[in-house]
Amino acid sequence: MTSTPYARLLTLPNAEQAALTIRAKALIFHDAKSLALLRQVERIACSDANVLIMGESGTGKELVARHIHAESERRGPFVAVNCGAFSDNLIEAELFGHEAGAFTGAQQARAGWFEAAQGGTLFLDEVGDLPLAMQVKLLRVLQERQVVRLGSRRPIPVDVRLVAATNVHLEQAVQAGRFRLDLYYRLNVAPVLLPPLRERTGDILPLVHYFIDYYSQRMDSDRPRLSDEATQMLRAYAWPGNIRELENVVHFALIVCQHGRIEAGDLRLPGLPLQTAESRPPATTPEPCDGLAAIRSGLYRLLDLDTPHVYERIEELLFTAAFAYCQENQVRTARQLGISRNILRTQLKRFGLIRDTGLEAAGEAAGT
Ligand SMILES: Nc1ncnc2c1ncn2[C@@H]1O[C@H](COP(=O)(O)OP(=O)(O)OP(=O)(O)O)[C@@H](O)[C@H]1O
Repeated sequence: MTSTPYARLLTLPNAEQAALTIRAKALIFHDAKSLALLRQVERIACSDANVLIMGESGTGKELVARHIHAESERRGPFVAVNCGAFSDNLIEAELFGHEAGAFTGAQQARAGWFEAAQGGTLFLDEVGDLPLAMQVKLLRVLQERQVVRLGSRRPIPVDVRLVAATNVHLEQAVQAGRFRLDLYYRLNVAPVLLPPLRERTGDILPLVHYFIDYYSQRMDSDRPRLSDEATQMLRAYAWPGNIRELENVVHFALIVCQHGRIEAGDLRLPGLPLQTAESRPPATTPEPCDGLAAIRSGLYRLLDLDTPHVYERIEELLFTAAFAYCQENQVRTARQLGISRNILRTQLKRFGLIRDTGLEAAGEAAGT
């Protein structure tokens, strides 16, 4: 949960462009709206104010929170917690820690996330999901700057900057009585509103090219070109799932594209017919393999309904089924899936279907 401070890797000379490293990934902002936002975020980062980041899912709230931490004076860790991931019973112990015996199963004392973020930044994602009783406790911690572990009375001073994020309208939650107004004011000292991708269309192509580079490198394959038609489609699409959706679409296109070129048919966008093994013009005459083609087109139809998690699972299923169907022959599997052997090997390693050792090189030479 902790992270090291992030370094600025690349600052493009043009003030209209910025790419800042965030761990292995960069924060890409090109649209004028995004650049104005970036300047605002960097001013906020220098203060020690609590920040509330608002935006639809997948707009980059966590990346921005990390950037705020990286640009701040704080040298402690960045700790990210998703408030929606814990049951009402657990969340208090997670945030504030507990002593041994504080509740059934608490055999040892444990520090909570506030203590873990000492001297750094605590990122509370989905803060709107906090139960009302916890909201009162969080407010007290923010006012008194100390936590009391469950099962203890001893206050522990904490020096933590809070960055909270929400993809629901907290003001509406306040009006509906689901979120406390006093906490809302405490969190919302410095608001950051991340617009959806459809409102900063100047970011779309830089993000596409960035993810093509990023995943080509990770897949250890050559960077494919993007056809004009694919470019138009990516630019015109509304991206309801924002940058997370764009990232998945590009990643998938890299897996299925052929001849070093991403075509419109490689884009997994709702409403677009995907090229399947049957519809794609073959590079070489394929062996008849109806069973696999059926699996493949069926899975692709399912992919239109994906969440990132389902997408990962389906990809794993696809590669596992194809590899088994082709009796673990990499040449045949790559041909049947219509991808290069480099990409196939990357995926097989990713899903643990082959070992990540030099040994398979011998098998490859033998065409297995
Ligand atoms: N400006 C950006 N540049 C590069 N990648 C980005 C950018 N914004 C978001 N991403 C990528 O998009 C994905 C989603 O980002 P992130 O998790 O920060 O979104 P979020 O708004 O916190 O989503 P959620 O509300 O669902 O938690 C991540 O893989 C992240 O790396």
